[in-house]
Amino acid sequence: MTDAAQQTSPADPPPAIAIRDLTKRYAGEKGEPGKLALDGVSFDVPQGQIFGLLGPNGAGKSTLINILAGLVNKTSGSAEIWGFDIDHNPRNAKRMIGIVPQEIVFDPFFTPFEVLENQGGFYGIGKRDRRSEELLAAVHLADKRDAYARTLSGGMKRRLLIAKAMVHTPPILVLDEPTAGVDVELRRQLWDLVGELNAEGVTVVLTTHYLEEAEQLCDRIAIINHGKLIANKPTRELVGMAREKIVRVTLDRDIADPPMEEGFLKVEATDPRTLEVTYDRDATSAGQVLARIQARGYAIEDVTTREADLEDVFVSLTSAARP
Ligand SMILES: Nc1ncnc2c1ncn2[C@@H]1O[C@H](COP(=O)(O)OP(=O)(O)OP(=O)(O)O)[C@@H](O)[C@H]1O
Repeated sequence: MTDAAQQTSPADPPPAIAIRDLTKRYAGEKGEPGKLALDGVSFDVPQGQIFGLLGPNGAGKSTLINILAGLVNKTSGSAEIWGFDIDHNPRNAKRMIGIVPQEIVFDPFFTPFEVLENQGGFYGIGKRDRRSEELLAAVHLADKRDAYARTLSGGMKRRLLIAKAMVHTPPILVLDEPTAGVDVELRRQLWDLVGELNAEGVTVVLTTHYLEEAEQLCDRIAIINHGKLIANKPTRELVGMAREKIVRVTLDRDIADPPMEEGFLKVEATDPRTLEVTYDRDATSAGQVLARIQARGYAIEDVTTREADLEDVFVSLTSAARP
């Protein structure tokens, strides 16, 4: 697609992550062709942003994250993390990224402090240079420093995973489905934490199924579907792509025949007296829609309108791209 690698000007800092033509085919069973999980995906993650990678189940999001993490070998293409190529400079590439996995995995007998100290050791960070206390405070777990990890609530465990991913002070934090199966209150807490880290300069990439989450948190959103990139735009622009608006009108009497008028994209009678008119907001307005219905002799008793949101964009993009 044309806007896969967005326009950059010479003044822009280099991207935090640059992905080019990334392809992954998982080996199939004997005689099977295998699964093409990523199909020539290219995009940049700009520095300092919260970048959302959105897509339905099985779209290829985890595959992409796992390639960046060095856990899955790509079939072809390239990826640079903070300027380090994952093939030519894998050690440095890995140090530039902290990954929060989808699954919560801890040794239940370690305390949060020990979890972070062990991770520091894993990265070869000397005891005096470790940031365990600071990180516990940053994820609001200072008072749980010495609790057993198994006694932490689900939300605390997720926050501890974020701290663990930040032990080596990477400039990029990647969260794979950070709020899957998390209640609303906890989701808000995690969003706040992600926002705080970003405000301190960390570039954040998150994968999510939740459109609301992407819309609220992300500066930019890329959508993948069936292994292909189908959109990559600033969130506001992406939402603006949903040009359809819906007006629902309740009329004074039963509708004989739903009227199709100029500027209407779709007309549906949801019950004998209620019409839902979908229109292109660039071509007409709610007022004009109502005027056209009134011109047919109906009186309007009630009106509601609905703006298209990211959900609508997502549905229209993914259905258009279906093979
Ligand atoms: N190890 C594997 N071997 C074979 N096929 C795989 C393997 N891992 C993933 N796949 C397939 O590749 C496709 C992409 O999977 P992936 O896990 O990347 O999707 P996803 O977008 O992360 O989905 P989810 O949101 O469910 O995690 C799916 O069809 C999946 O079944």
